[in-house]
Amino acid sequence: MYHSRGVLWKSSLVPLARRIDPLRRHRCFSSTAVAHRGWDRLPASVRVVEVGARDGLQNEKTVVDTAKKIEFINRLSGTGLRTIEATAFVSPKWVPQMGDHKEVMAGIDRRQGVTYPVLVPNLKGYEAARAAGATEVNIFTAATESFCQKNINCSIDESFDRFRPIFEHAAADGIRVRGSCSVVLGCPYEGAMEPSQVVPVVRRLLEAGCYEVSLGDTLGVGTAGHADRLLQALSAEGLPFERLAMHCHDTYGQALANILTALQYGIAVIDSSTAGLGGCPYCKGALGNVATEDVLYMLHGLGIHTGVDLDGVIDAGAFMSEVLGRPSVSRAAKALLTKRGEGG
Ligand SMILES: CC(C)(COP(=O)([O-])OP(=O)([O-])OC[C@H]1O[C@@H](n2cnc3c(N)ncnc32)[C@H](O)[C@@H]1OP(=O)([O-])[O-])[C@@H](O)C(=O)NCCC(=O)NCCSC(=O)C[C@@](C)(O)CC(=O)[O-]
Repeated sequence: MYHSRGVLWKSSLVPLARRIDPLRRHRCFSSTAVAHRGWDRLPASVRVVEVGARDGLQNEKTVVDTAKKIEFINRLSGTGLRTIEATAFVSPKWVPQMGDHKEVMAGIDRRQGVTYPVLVPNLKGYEAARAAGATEVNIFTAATESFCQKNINCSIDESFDRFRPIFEHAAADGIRVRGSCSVVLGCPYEGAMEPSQVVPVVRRLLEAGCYEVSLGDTLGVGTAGHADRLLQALSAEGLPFERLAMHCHDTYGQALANILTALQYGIAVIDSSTAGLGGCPYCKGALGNVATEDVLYMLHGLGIHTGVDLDGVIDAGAFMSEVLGRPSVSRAAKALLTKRGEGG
């Protein structure tokens, strides 16, 4: 059972929550206390999960030199970031860009206090990740059957069948398992998402044993009102917000607004990608993740502690932008580089 650390909602809003999410009637979570949203719920500190080296690069057409990926990760680990997703142990036939996962894991300097999670879709990926020295893995599924099929070639139920042995092995190996649920606000194949489609998958990931679940607006189509509706529904289910993270792509320029909405529910873990790198190979038209630089600029402006040096992240982003031969899409990086007299 999970216990919401939220405050009681205004009673007038509760019937609305029931209308939004009929599953509430059948929920197995005990809490009747649901979180309200507001400035008073902003977390004092946020852990930024850097996904640039994985989510950011996986969609690049030209395979990025392994040494450059390693240098990128090493530069990022010097900025105070505590979680840096390093690579994915997925099929190289499906995502060739991640085919050097073993070499990346072998080449990076493992800095004390920094975790380097890797994506794994099945036991084969888990075993390869463990052999490469991963201490945390990220399993991933989706809120829609269509996206799940396109992304990992199986149904949502089958994805959980694949995860079961991962949890068993991870428990024995002392490896932490994080979960990601894609297309929580919109799916390229099924359109806008109702919270009632998303809540059960998130709940299942938590119940299966993920220490944290990341809510992915994979397509980057969500707006703040939609994000709010999803968060209300998760809250009405009593899901533990201290175990949720927000993962927004910025296709429609809505990512920061959606993240701010999540922060107002007390969510204190935000995924982002330096220089706004990225896009999902199975999500046509989706642009990169929200830029880490932009997230840091907003968080620091709100007085939220991250422990991350924004200038250092800007430098790492400039390095990878040069490798890729195109400028960063981070507005904050561009502005601050211009201020430094380095263009942008
Ligand atoms: C899941 C599979 C493997 C199923 O793919 P499949 O073809 O159904 O799997 P299979 O079990 O039939 O195996 C086919 C071949 O793949 C191999 N194989 C099987 N598993 C692995 C593995 N782990 N590592 C390496 N090789 C593997 C296996 O050995 C075999 O090799 P063959 O006999 O043909 O030579 C495939 O669909 C896949 O790799 N998909 C990758 C999907 C992906 O990486 N998508 C992008 C990341 S998700 C994302 O970006 C969203 C997220 C997380 O950021 C959040 C958000 O924004 O929403």
